[in-house]
Amino acid sequence: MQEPRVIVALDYDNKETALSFVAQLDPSLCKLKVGKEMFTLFGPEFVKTLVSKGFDVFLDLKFHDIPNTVAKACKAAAELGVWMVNVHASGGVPMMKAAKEAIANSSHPQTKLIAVTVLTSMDQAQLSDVIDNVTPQQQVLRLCKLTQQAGLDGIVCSAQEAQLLRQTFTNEFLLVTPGIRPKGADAGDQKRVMTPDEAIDSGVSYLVMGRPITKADNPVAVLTSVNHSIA
Ligand SMILES: O=C(O)c1cc(=O)[nH]c(=O)n1[C@@H]1O[C@H](COP(=O)(O)O)[C@@H](O)[C@H]1O
Repeated sequence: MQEPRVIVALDYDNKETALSFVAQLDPSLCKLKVGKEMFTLFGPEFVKTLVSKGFDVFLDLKFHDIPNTVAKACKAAAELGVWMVNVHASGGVPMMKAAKEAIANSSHPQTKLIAVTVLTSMDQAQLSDVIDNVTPQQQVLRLCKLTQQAGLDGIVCSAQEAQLLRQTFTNEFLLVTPGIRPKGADAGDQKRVMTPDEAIDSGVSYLVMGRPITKADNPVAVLTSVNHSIA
């Protein structure tokens, strides 16, 4: 059976609601992402609960700090037994290398480590406020090269950059893309968006999807239909 390509972002503020959604799933349907909101509210125990149910869990805390601090945080995250963790690529190569080494020396060295490039909520105008004379594509490419140089497993980017990146980076290098919206779905604060099937056709490894699934009247039906659309 093919590994699930959808990572559902469990951005709930209520543990029971999240767990009753998870109770309708099984690990062959999707992976799960725990982000800053749920981790801050419910902590490592919530993450361990999902891991104990057999799900691949992406702990999305986007660490961005000095190398020593990020390394220790990544080791602690890996030791929760999660499938994947992330840092910000703009933290630089020494930071990313320190994070990778800390995971390799942890009790769960198989945890994948990826780096966030340019947030999918940023468009050209927002990026220009932060850095001069660079397009989102150019900045993603630049941070992607640094990430590979540091030896990480892949990056977080938007699916809009995937086709360009796949000209240089082989399928083993993971492209994990939030900002996924089925046709007609509300983009919300996401700017660089794409539909699930277009994203997969562009060479994306995993789709991160939150609100289009979690805010739906029937989240499992939406997830199932996305799975069909990319099968
Ligand atoms: O690292 C992430 O997961 C992430 C990076 C990024 O550039 N953009 C982005 O939206 N995310 C996360 O992906 C999820 C997207 O959720 P929805 O916009 O609700 O589908 C959220 O949990 C974000 O925190």
